[in-house]
Amino acid sequence: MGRSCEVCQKNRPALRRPKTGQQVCRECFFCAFEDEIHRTIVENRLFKKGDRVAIAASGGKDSTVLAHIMTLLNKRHDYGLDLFLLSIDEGITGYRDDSLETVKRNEVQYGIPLKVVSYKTLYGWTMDDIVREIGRKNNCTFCGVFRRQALDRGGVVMKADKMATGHNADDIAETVLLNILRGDIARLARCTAITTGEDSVLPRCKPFKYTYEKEIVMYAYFKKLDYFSTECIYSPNAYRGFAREFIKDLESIRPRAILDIIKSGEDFRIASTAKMPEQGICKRCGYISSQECCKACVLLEGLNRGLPRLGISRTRASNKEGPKAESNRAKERPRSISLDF
Ligand SMILES: Nc1ncnc2c1ncn2[C@@H]1O[C@H](COP(=O)(O)OP(=O)(O)OP(=O)(O)O)[C@@H](O)[C@H]1O
Repeated sequence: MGRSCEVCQKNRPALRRPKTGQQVCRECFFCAFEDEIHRTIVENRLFKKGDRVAIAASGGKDSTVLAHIMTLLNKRHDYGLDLFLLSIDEGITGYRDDSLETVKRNEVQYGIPLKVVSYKTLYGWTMDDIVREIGRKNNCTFCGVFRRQALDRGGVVMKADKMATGHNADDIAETVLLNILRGDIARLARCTAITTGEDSVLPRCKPFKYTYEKEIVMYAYFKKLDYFSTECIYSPNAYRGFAREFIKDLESIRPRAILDIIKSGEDFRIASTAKMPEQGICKRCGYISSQECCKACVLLEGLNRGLPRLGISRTRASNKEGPKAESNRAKERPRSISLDF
């Protein structure tokens, strides 16, 4: 470590910024971190004055730092936003119940109201019930699909105009890679967008699109923020884990790798011949879907009929059509694990 901060040239440096390699003091790190997020918000016009904004809050480091920063910037720059915390209780004993306690403390610490929506109320099932029914394999599919819809439903009930999530640059780079590895062109095309669902009931945005996970952790640590840091007890998502490790290895050799992967994802040109799903409305629940029935309704029907694999396993082609037809259909069908944000 050098003798003085590379920004103010006065204080002793407290850390080396993972994103830039600069040796900086605490205060200069806080300023740079907060200003970068402010610039992302302004340059991408993430919010309008008067917007009611749901901060999707899990109690983890990313969304806790998001709640802190949104509250701070809203006051400092007079954004004029009406902020509230929105938490989904998936019903995972020993995990979500503890992290929700953190969010309840955040409600007091940041002085913004909290709304909790549970899977039990919306779907009649907790994740503990689902895992008892289907085992640990594939449970992340249920959880991801239900959470996505639960956040929308909670946001709509609370009359939100926008939702902000804590997805960071590492998450997005990871998703770009996973979508390439899975050949999922439709999701590759939209996973780098900073705002999604602009024509849906509740657009979502990612103020941390360019923020490194390591810096979020450092910020939370130096600011002594109150967050919950245990991994979900049901989530051994091995494939994503490998992508994560791969990106961390790349980052340790070349920190810009994370931003470059995002840039590559943004600059891909999708062939005009690529088949893209058309967004419509689920005929059962009325929420956004590219199929007649949305994935949440299909999964729920499977659970309620005692056929939990209904939305997960792929249906077989009839013998008459042969394996080629099945192979073509498999290419067109959306994948069961959601990589959407
Ligand atoms: N149960 C939940 N309730 C509300 N929002 C959630 C919930 N789970 C995830 N989110 C939102 O989705 C984002 C990404 O969640 P994910 O579990 O992939 O990541 P994470 O990196 O562990 O985030 P965090 O550190 O905020 O928990 C979170 O930052 C948060 O905004």
